[in-house]
Amino acid sequence: MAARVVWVNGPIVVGAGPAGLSVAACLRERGVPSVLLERADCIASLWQRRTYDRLRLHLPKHFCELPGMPFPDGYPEYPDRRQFVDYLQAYAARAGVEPRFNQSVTSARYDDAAGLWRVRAEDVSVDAAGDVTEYIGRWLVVATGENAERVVPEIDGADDFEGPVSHVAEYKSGAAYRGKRVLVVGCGNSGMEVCLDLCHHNALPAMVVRDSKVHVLPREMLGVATFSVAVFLLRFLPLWVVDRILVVLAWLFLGDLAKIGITRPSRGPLELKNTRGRTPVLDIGALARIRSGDIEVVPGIRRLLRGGAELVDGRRVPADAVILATGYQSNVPQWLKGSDFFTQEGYPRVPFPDGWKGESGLYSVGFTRRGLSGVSSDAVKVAQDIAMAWNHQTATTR
Ligand SMILES: Cc1cc2nc3c(=O)[nH]c(=O)nc-3n(C[C@H](O)[C@H](O)[C@H](O)COP(=O)(O)OP(=O)(O)OC[C@H]3O[C@@H](n4cnc5c(N)ncnc54)[C@H](O)[C@@H]3O)c2cc1C
Ligand SMILES: NC(=O)C1=CN([C@@H]2O[C@H](COP(=O)(O)OP(=O)(O)OC[C@H]3O[C@@H](n4cnc5c(N)ncnc54)[C@H](OP(=O)(O)O)[C@@H]3O)[C@@H](O)[C@H]2O)C=CC1
Ligand SMILES: O=C(O)C(=O)Cc1c[nH]c2ccccc12
Repeated sequence: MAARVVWVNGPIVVGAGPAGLSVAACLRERGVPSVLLERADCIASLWQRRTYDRLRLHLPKHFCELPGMPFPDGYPEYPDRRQFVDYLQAYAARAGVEPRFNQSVTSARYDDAAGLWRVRAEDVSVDAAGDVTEYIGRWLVVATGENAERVVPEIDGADDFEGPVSHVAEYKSGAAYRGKRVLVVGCGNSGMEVCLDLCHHNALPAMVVRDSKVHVLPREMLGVATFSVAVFLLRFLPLWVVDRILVVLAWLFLGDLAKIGITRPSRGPLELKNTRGRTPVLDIGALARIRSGDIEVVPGIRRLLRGGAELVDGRRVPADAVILATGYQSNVPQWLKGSDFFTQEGYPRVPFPDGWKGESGLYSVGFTRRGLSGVSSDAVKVAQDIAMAWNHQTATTR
């Protein structure tokens, strides 16, 4: 079927999460129109569709604000998922940003001859499924995020296992697991928080920690956010020193975690976050539940069996359900063609803080491995840069 063609007077932005919304808002503030394409049928689909009921931001709110709009008065220090979504909806409405929903971008390439980006999107709504639109414009902003697709490892014996196997992106609450033995694979923030939520609902979680290592930091120390302490120290000290301090503080506040099966990597927590995107766990209570025995820590899975799993140490554990808290990945390499600006892993090749601008009108927002504050700083830079070019172009073509 021939694609419908739409000329875009301004940038084409792919993804209407916090990154896409903030760049569109910053552009609009500078008088630049844009078209925002979103595969889901709502804004911030990660936050609305792929997160659990009990989720809260885990950094203090002022690190999570989008450009130009503070959180409403009265929001708690760590807003919950609903409050964050309400904020994003108010943000989009205030800026007059109206994404085109159900538009899943399947390819984008730069047409050298025309000097333009050609972005193809498939309509994934039930009524129009399959309709293809080609958006053509001078600038392309990639805002599909670091968490676009679930990582789903293949586990031997998965077909033999009789219970449900799901990814944490489908998890809403532990209510569905009351009294059940649940194997949670992965010990990042998702794995830890899901185990804690399962405890709250009287389920029986076991957390699979394979041989990898993870940093666990307290979310707060004596009422002060650990993240705020780190940001403050970074004003005076090099990162590796701050990392050392964090590890010592974590040891003082959380004790020796090796005893409960969790070992620290040799590289520091901020270094690993910035270079590898491995977010340290900010503990909100899972450790205490591990210590009390409510959450069991088990080593890697060798294979799944009918009613449970065989672990790498040969032990067998019974399980009624498996939840994969095995993380997420970028999907940019699947659809951005003919550009080597992004690596095979779907991150800008140029490291922070310079990864926001590519060649030929290509931009990225939200791939800094620095959470929502990285999103905001990218969005402002990208909007400023495009606005300059856009104003220049409109002035010369007038
Ligand atoms: C559970 C969880 C909790 C988090 N908590 C925090 C926190 O407390 N603080 C913090 O700073 N960061 C946090 N983060 C980091 C997170 O990356 C940011 O909060 C934020 O969502 C990033 O915004 P984004 O717009 O870059 O990506 P996303 O929010 O993922 O938005 C990207 C959008 O692009 C769309 N999309 C993807 N591919 C396509 C395509 N091919 N075509 C069209 N649309 C597409 C998606 O549907 C999605 O709506 C958290 C992440 C997770 C997973
Ligand atoms: N409250 C909040 O704000 C929350 C924030 N988040 C954020 O969301 C993002 C994603 O977090 P999360 O979903 O935890 O993902 P992560 O990528 O942080 O963690 C994935 C975990 O799964 C493990 N894993 C991956 N593959 C396998 C496998 N085949 N077998 C066993 N273990 C495996 C990883 O181990 P290995 O290291 O060996 O690969 C790691 O422990 C992070 O930025 C996080 O901070 C998440 C939840 C709550
Ligand atoms: O929750 C996330 O995924 C984030 O990216 C937030 C974040 C940005 N920088 C950090 C450093 C330590 C812990 C969390 C974060």
